[in-house]
Amino acid sequence: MPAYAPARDNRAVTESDILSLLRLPAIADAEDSAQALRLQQLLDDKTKPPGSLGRIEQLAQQLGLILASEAPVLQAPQMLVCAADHGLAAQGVSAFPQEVTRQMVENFLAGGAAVSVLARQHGIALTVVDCGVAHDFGGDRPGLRVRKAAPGTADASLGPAMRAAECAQAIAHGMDLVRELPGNALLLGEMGIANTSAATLLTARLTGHEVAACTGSGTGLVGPALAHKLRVLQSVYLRHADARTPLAALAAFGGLEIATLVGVLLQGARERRVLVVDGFITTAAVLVAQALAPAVRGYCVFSHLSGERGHAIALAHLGVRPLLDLGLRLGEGSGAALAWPLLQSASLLLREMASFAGAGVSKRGELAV
Ligand SMILES: Cc1cc2ncn([C@H]3O[C@H](COP(=O)(O)O)[C@@H](O)[C@H]3O)c2cc1C
Ligand SMILES: O=C(O)c1cccnc1
Repeated sequence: MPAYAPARDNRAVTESDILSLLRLPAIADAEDSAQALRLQQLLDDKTKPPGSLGRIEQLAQQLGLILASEAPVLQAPQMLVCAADHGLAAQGVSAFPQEVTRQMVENFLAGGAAVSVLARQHGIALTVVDCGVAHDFGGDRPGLRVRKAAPGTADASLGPAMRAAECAQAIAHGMDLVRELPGNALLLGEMGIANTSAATLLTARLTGHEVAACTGSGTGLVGPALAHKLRVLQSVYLRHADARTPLAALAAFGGLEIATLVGVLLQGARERRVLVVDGFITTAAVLVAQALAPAVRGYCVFSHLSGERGHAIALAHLGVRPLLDLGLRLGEGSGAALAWPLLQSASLLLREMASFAGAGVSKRGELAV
């Protein structure tokens, strides 16, 4: 198998090229104001001063809205680690070689990666998806789904990273994967050497911020190597100046794992699943999905603020605040897994905490003075 997908024509891919090959799902708004008020009243009626559980109360309310329940139960959580290679890796934009993508897929499956350990700890089922790794895994295995639209993207410094058909196929794969999975919560992770570059370019294009403000060290580039990454990204950004719509930008910059995550987000929201977003790269997928279908954002729980530079910009653009700030900059879904117990606590508190009346506890202001 070639290291990268073969050279392709240089014609810019347009949003309508991709949309003509796809049917995007219709997504209902998670934010129903009457239900939000009802959930707020239920939380205020619990045996605690109003608002004293802080952001866990907002999280509980969001889970109630997504799952359309006053007693939400999180069921069969699924971690999806979407993996793919990037042709742009050939331009020296990562501290690690491309074969690490394939090697880490084996590590996920063997149970030795950070996300493997954390998923195991929390009883989260882990599925690795080969969305476009430049390696033939020989078909599905326990824990591995091969859903390859291409064996890696093309080098975005030379032309579009994906053809329209590849981009549409990767999104469709993401939608199909969700249909096959049980449960009502999806945790999103990724693996792909050089994918902070694709995420940086998407973040810059979709938020309107400078490439320099969105570029970080990824797997650990510093000094001249980081300056080189920035120069490469600025030139790729200019080369695809006409790729302005979300799907055109996705096809121009890549990658296949981000496109698959876009499909996962769209279908997950369609099915009213809780979508736990990890770090910078998965948030770049949210930027694309949300630009296509604004209701997606209401289904997303942002697990943590990544140490990667552009993440704060992407989150601010979405108008959201992540749960944790631990200085993580790993990806894989590690931050989503770490935040999972907070979601479990929020749903349990909403379900199981007593009300003032139920527990015979006096409400504030009920005592005569
Ligand atoms: C051993 C190893 C494990 C990883 N797990 C996640 N990533 C993370 O780093 C990569 C992105 O950084 P960049 O754009 O600099 O290549 C992605 O694969 C991401 O998931 C890893 C990277 C490495 C090296
Ligand atoms: O936040 C992330 O997702 C991230 C940051 C650095 C490297 N890989 C992933």
